[in-house]
Amino acid sequence: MTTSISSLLQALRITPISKSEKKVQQQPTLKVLADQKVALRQISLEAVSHHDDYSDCWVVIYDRVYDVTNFLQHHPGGADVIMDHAGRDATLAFHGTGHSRDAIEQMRDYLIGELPEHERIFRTNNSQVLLSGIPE
Ligand code: HEM
Repeated sequence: MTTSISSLLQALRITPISKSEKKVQQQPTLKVLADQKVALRQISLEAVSHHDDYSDCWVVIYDRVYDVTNFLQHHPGGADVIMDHAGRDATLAFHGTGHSRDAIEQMRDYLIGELPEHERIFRTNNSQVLLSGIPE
């Protein structure tokens, strides 16, 4: 009986949500965002280095590339602190400042890609590093 109900549901393309899928849906948005499975565009450090101006500013934070051009003037820490790292890796400065969970959420809006594997600092999944030390 159970089998025929399952077949019917499958035929109708209504598949019951498995336990593991339920768990993923209940996770906080931030974790889902951080573990996103969407393939990111690969951008080399060389390519990032060309975007080092107030009118065109990219930075690398935890192996991911952010176009922060439109964010510079809205950054609570000011544009200059980011410009010090324009076109370069800003991970150390970003981490040293101790950004909040809110700040990390905002980063999603500026994410444009990630470094190719051989240029990355971390072997660990980016999200684990980014979120480590941030209280739930
Ligand atoms: C996409 C990248 C970034 C985002 C979304 C972001 C966002 C924020 C936000 C929301 C704050 C307010 C405090 C908080 O919520 O933590 C902040 C503060 C700050 N940020 Fe960033 N930030 C970014 C990149 C950077 C970088 C690369 C640096 C390093 C140079 C930096 C340095 C600072 C400083 C120094 C403050 C402290 C301001 C203060 O409390 O006076 N940020 N940032």
